Amino acid sequence: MNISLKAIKVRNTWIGGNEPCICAPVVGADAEQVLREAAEVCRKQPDLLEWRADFFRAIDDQERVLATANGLRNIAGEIPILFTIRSEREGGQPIPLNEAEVRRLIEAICRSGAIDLVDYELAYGERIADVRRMTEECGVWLVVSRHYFDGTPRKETLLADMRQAERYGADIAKVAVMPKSPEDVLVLLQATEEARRELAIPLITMAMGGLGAITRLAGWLFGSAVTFAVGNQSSAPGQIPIDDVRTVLSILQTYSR
Ligand SMILES: O=C1C[C@@](O)(C(=O)O)C[C@@H](O)[C@@H]1O
Repeated sequence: MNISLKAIKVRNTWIGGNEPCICAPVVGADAEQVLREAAEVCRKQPDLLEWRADFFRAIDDQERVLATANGLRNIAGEIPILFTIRSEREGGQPIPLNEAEVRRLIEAICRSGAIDLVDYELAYGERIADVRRMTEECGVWLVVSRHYFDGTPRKETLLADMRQAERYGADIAKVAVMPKSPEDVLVLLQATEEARRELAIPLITMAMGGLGAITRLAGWLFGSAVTFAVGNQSSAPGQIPIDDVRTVLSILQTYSR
């Protein structure tokens, strides 16, 4: 199957096409840190920028979040911005917002026009439908994600998660696992490969930690459209600096065609 059939174009960036994308997270605790980090990260020219807003101390101050998102937009230029509030239950920072408040903030940020994609967790279940409708209205792409920070479920569970994300209308399905053995890494890669053949949307998958490094470097050969790499600060265990990821990707791209 030609994987470019399911590619999506976000600003000028194709996700899920023939080239893997690199996404660099920004995890600053206040506006100054976020913008400083973003400026440094953008110098390394990632394909995507992720703002992990759960690290932002003033996340309960909508005005400040929106102002910071606008600042990010100016710095990022045409680099697409992914807005993520990772829940504590899936490895994010503790935040003073409940689920409904998270949803309201996501809606405000989508309506602001400052961001291009938003991450929403599969575990929110039926509420995803509302977020899907709202993001569609705003022209924001929806990433539906599931993170297993304590281990790796069976391949069938990972496949079911990605299918479910697609059923909820996700533009991209994302799963992350924490491998405890090389076999777990193979489970993640195998699930990715099978989902790539079965699903009609781009996928983002990774195994975290040192054992999972191979998935951050070679996951795209199995169907993962995006790899998260460190521009300035890491947002999850096992992320590799952008320059190193780029070197390996270019070697693999040269020899694996
Ligand atoms: O979902 C992901 C993937 C990630 O957890 C990783 O392991 O690279 C990093 C997060 O910032 C991002 O939201």
